[in-house]
Order: sequence, then structure tokens, then C-alpha cells
Amino acid sequence: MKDVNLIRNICIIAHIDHGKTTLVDRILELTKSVDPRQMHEQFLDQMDIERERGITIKAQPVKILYQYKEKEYEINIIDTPGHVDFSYEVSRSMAACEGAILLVDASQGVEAQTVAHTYLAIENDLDLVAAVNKIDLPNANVDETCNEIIDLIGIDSSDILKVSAKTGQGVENILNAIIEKVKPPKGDVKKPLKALIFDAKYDKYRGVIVYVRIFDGSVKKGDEILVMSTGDKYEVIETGIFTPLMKPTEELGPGEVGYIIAGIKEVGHAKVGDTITNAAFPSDSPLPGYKEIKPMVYASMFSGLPEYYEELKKSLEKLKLNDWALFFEPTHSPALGFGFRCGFLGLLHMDIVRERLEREYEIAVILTAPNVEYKILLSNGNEMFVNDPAKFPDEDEIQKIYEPFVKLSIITPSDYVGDIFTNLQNERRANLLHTENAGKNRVIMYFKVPLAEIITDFFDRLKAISHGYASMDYEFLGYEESDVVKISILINKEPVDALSTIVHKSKAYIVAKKLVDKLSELIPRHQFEIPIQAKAYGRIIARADIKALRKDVLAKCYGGDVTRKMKLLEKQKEGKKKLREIGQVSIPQEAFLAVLRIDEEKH
Ligand SMILES: Nc1nc2c(ncn2[C@@H]2O[C@H](COP(=O)(O)OP(=O)(O)OP(=O)(O)O)[C@@H](O)[C@H]2O)c(=O)[nH]1
Repeated sequence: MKDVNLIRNICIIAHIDHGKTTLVDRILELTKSVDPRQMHEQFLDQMDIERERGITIKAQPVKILYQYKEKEYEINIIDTPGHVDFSYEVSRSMAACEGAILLVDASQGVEAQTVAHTYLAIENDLDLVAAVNKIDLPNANVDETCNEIIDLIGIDSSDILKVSAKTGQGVENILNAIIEKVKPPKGDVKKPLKALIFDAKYDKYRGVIVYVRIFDGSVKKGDEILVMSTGDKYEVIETGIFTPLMKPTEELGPGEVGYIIAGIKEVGHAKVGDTITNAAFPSDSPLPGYKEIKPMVYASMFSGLPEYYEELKKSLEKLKLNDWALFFEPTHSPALGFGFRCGFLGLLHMDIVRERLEREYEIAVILTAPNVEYKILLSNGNEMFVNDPAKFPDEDEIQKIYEPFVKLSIITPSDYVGDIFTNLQNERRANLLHTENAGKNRVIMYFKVPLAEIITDFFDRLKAISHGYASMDYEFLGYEESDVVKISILINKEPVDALSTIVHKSKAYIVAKKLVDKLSELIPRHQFEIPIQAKAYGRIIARADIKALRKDVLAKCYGGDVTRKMKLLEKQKEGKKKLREIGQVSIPQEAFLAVLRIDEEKH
């Protein structure tokens, strides 16, 4: 078994696009860890979508061997995702390490997420190796970036490495610093097995491959293991390491990072953050920090046509094997037919699921407007959680409504502070908590804001306001009482659940008016006049009428503004034309997407 003093386990803290994957590529080359013929750019980003979007979604570890002062060290690098939706995975990757490389793009500076993750690393007692990347760029602002790092972690400027992951300049210094500055892991091979699950991947042929960091004890083929949060037991079929390709080993011991295959059927049975121990000699306590992760954003997904329902269901089931955070359950909407109510970690996660469905399973879906989960105190004293506007109880049954709040942090050049403040404070019910300087001419602003206000278009707005310079991160704070109200839509006096939406009181009238107007444009004329009404507070708050049909206008009724989302449905063409009959009114599916667009236009 490897001497723990010759092991270093590290992760990389970097904002999206700051060059983490490129750095790992260079390290693999430098240490000749990958056969040059197999080496291709962004070796670690294995999923197609990751490569195309250039973002890391799944953490992929790699073990390299490095000669330093006549000793051979084993360095395990855990490549972590940088996006806010996947923060929990980042925090678990950190728990598997003793050190972290803090990598900052010299042309961008320290971003909000980097700050959040750096503090997380400090909390986890990780030793930091700070590096400024992309020093080869003409617009690299190396000194400025160094100052921002000094502000962040208070280290000496001489301790900040300057590298170019692209050209390889300075990369060796990073490896040396890892050996010198990061402490080796501790662990006792005689103690019962304690292995932290920091990721899991589903493989068609082999079932779930669990990525682990061993803290105490050891694990080998034939051992019976126990997943501590569920109590489930499995027999180990194989253990191994990442080279980065998977390579079987006899066993895994203290300090090591590797994988276990044990006939686990889906990733949900071996969740990130959980502890694996030996079934015969179990550890008495799991590793700290495990928490059940709950989705933050919900939306319904429909296939458009009933024929595609089964296919959608099967595809979601397959996706779930590999995406432990994806939640879904069957739902039915009189308007859109059978579908699924889905829960996601955030909007990016939602987008990735949609895209994977389209790309890997070739199934286009209609997604309804995303919303958060509300907590409702009923008049009878009971409490319930509701994430589907259609399932909101009647107003007279509600005593109080609570909605989730987050602490939002934004790093921005000081020029945009005013506009960001105005947008958040005036339009999104946010409260500025405080501001701090984050280097020269840059400010970090902290807000308390309802999650619902930032899940639709906020990120895009922030980018627009700041010309792409501001970055954000958020953490969940808790539920607070709130004045939100459900707007129900009645078409020809019939309520249409799929069109209902939850909004804050201050926007109820505006949104209601926009909704009825939009629907009156999208729904074709009929032989009779159709009233479209928006109802809230037990009364009608907005109304528009569709006039009865004159003979010559039918032809114009379909077309409409075909959105990007509808274009994606090209494959299911028939579905596009299909109209739903509700209270004798035929409603095109486009109309159901109107809610989504109104939501985007709220601000
Ligand atoms: N000029 C220059 N470009 C770099 C350097 N390092 C990375 N890049 C480029 O920056 C872009 C982003 O790099 P990635 O390595 O994909 O970034 P990442 O941090 O892994 O991004 P995520 O996986 O999304 O977190 C790519 O186009 C790289 O070629 C560098 O040192 N110099």
C-alpha cells in the first residue's frame, strides 16, 4: 500500500473558463500520464455537452505520478464543476482533498464563485496553492489579479504562481508547490473502512461506478460494503484508480482516491457525500457533512404527443441512473396531457437535462415556466410544500405562504454597482446586505433575495447590465413569509391549470394583464366569443376577449410567433399543430408557453 506521505489529494477552484481543464491537460502531458496518441484537448471533459459548451459538469478525477527530489509522489486531482448549480459536488470534492489549487484567469480576475469556493476550502482546512493563469494573453492583468488574490486569502505575493495553462509555462511550479505546501493525507489502515463518495457514474454494462476517497481502512474485491445512509449492502466486484482511464487495482487504502464497482443499480443508491464502510466491521460513524440534496427549481415536462410519453419516461429513467440530483414524477395537465413534474438543482441543470434528452435520446420536450417550492401554512394548521402552481390550495385554505430566500453575492466592476442595485432592489424584492471592496475598482455586493426572482432571467440581465463583467453565486438561506399569489387563468370560464403562475403581489396585475393579452393573440378565433380571464384574490383581475370568428381569418390563426423552443419540436411536427380542447375552445400548445415568456418579460 502506498505510503500516505507520498500522496497528495487536491482539487481545483476556478471559475468557469478560467482554465482548469486546460491546466489538467498540461499536467497530464508533463507527467506523461496519458499516451500522447490518446491525448486530446480537454481530456477530462468526457461528456459531449461538456466539450461543446466547454464547461465541466461531472467531476472526473485523475491520478498522476510525479518525481520530486528523488521520490515518486502520487497526486490525485479532482476536477470539479465550476457552476453554482453544482456547488454541493464541489464541496464534496473538497472534503476528499487536503489541498486546492486556486486558479484565476488574469484577464478576468477573481469571480464571485471563486470567492465562495475559496472560503469553502478554507473552512475545510485545505492548503491552498494560488496561481494566476493565462499570463500569455495580451490583456492579462497579472498584478491586479495577484492583488485580488491577496485580498481574498491574505497570502504573500511571492507565493502566487504565474502560469499559462495553454503554453505550459509555470505548470511545473504548480506541481512542486503541491508537494511542498499541501499536507499528506492521514488515515489508519487498521481502522474500519471509511470511504467518502464524491461522485458516481452509471455505466451500461457495469452498473454504478462509485468514486471514493478512502479515509481509514481498505477495500478490495470480494469485500461486503455498506452504504451508511441507506444501510444497503453490496459485494465489491472491482476496485481501481483513475489514470484517468479506469484501471483495476488489488485494493484501495488510506489516502487513496479511486473507484468501487459493487453491483449498485443507480447513482441514487450511492449518493455524493455518503460514506461507505465494511459490512462485517462497520465504522461507528459516517464522515461528516452528508446532506440530502433537494431540487431548487421545478418545471413540468411534456412530450407534446401522447405517443411520446413512454419514450420520455424511459429516457428520464435512464438519465436519472446517472444524475442523482434529477427528480421527476408523473403529472397530468388537462391542457398538455401526461408528462412529468421535474426538480432540478438550478436553471443550468434544467437546461442540461433538456439538452441531454434531445441529444442523447432524441426527444424534444415542452418545459413549462420554472418555479421554486413554496411552503404553505394551511388554515387548518397543517403545513405543505408545493412546487406546482396547478397544485396550489385555494386561497381560503391558506393562512400563510413562505418562499425560499438566498444570499446572493455579486462581484462587479464598480461602474455597474448602481444599475445592479436598481435592478435587484426595485424589481426583484432584494435587500442589499453589505458591500466590500474586491480589488481595485471592483466591488462585491451581498443581497438577500427570493430565489424565485433570480431563477428566470437574472443571470442574463446581470451579464447585460455589466457587459459580461459581473459574476454571481448564491446560497440557500431559508424560508420566509411572503406575499405571493396564484394567478389562475380561465378560458371560456374554464380554469386551465397549466397556465397558472405564482407571482408576488406587486406584480400580480401587470402579469395578469400581459398573460390574458398574450393568450388572446395566440388562441385562434372560434365561432363564438371567448373570454380569457385572470383570477386572483378570489376575483377576476384582468380580462381579454377573443372575438367570434369572421369567415376569412382562420388561415391566419396558426403561424404566430414560433419560439425557439417550439422550433425544437420540429421532430414532433404533428404535435405542433395539435390543439387542445378545453371547454369547447381549441388551444394551440404555443399558448401554454406564453406563461414562460411572460415570466421572462416580468422584469
Ligand atoms: N490564452 C490562454 N488561454 C487559455 C489558458 N488556459 C485556458 N485557456 C482557454 O480558456 C478557455 C477555457 O478553458 P477551460 O480549461 O475549458 O476552462 P475550465 O476552467 O475547465 O472551464 P469549466 O470546465 O467550464 O469550469 C479555453 O478556450 C482554453 O483554451 C491560458 O493559459 N492562456
